[in-house]
Amino acid sequence: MSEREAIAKARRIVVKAGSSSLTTPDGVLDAGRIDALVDVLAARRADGTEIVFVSSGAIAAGLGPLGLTRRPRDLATQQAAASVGQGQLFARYTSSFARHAMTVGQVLLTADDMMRRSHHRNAQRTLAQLLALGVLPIVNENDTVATDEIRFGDNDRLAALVAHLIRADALVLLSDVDALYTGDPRLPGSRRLTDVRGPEDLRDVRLGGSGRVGTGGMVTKVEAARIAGIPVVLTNAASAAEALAGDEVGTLFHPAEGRRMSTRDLWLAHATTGQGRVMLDPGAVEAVVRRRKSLLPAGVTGVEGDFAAGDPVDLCDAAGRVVARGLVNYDASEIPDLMGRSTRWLARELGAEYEREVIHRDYLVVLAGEPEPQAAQPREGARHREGAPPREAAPKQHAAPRQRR
Ligand SMILES: Nc1ncnc2c1ncn2[C@@H]1O[C@H](COP(=O)(O)OP(=O)(O)O)[C@@H](O)[C@H]1O
Ligand SMILES: N[C@@H](CCC(=O)OP(=O)(O)O)C(=O)O
Repeated sequence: MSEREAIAKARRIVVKAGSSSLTTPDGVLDAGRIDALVDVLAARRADGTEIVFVSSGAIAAGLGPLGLTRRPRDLATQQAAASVGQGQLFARYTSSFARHAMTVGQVLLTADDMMRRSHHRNAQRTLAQLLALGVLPIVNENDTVATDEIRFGDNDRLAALVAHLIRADALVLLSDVDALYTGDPRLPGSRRLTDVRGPEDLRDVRLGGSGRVGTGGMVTKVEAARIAGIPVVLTNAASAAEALAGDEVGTLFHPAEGRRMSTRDLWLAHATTGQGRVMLDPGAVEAVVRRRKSLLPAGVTGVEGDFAAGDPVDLCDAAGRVVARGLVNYDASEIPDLMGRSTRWLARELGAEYEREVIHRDYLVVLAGEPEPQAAQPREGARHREGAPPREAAPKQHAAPRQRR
């Protein structure tokens, strides 16, 4: 069965639509295009396929009502716009799907929900239950509470992680452009790519930024396809029916062979940015990278940046190369006093609270030697699958990173 056929036959699909496909240039919802897309999703649902719909557009839909002419740059105004727009967006979907006697459920997720095990399971359970009840879940990032440091921003990577969460068979990304091109599609000479089978197909491709209201552009779509590990079609919203039917529209990203990473590792590796750097001695690099151990204060030789406990930070070897990323248990300002100290010494001199690791291994992903895009190999010594117990006993305390302050 070809991968196009696999999409046509998929029993569980994630469909993601970008802001530009759902809103008008005036910053209001485009009712006509929303209804047309809803008709396509309803038709596919009618044949028994379970669909989770990831919809952007909250910020874009909030612009008009707030009298804004362009997407705001500052987070607070983006959040205000999302707060206004999300209500309108969901109200519109509720009435549009009601035309097909379908019930929809709103699921707003933060990046944290993808990463913290208890949140992750909750989200998984909720989505499964909505599907079991015949409800069509409509997912967006919970923009009103997401902070700059820990935020998806675009919904492409969120859609890929949702596909993992529900074990979808296929992912369809709908944008304002009908495919991935070798360069900016508005420029002459740009050619459509019908298939992407591996990184070699992307070597000469110029992945540009987003359009007027979108976020991430092609970079996050290609990244999402890499993360998803299932067939992914990228096309425009007008071609949604053809994409779901397995027709030769848009660009098909073929999944790579090999074991998939856990959702949490994928999130850390692909959806976060290190908020600072922690330098490791060779022993700590060996422990973290090869033996998949937690990072202890004894192996830290330096710190850069102004991060807080709970932030993602990059771990670097003596040459400054980033070898891993993890959620740190200490503020940057606390680390110089702990560096090079044994946990026993720290507990004795500073108190039991300082016995905790700098980064617990459950919140740490190795980046050095990561497989090339689309050519995923099983990771050497991969720790454990999502949901399976870790090989070693969890430490006594602070298995989860301390919360941001
Ligand atoms: N190589 C490329 N192929 C296709 N589109 C590209 C490319 N580089 C940049 N783009 C731009 O990416 C935009 C889509 O990304 P984005 O605005 O984030 O969309 P969405 O809101 O659907 O997520 C298109 O409008 C297109 O102009
Ligand atoms: N969660 C945001 C998504 C932001 C965004 O622009 O995403 P996208 O259009 O998918 O690139 C919103 O609803 O506005």
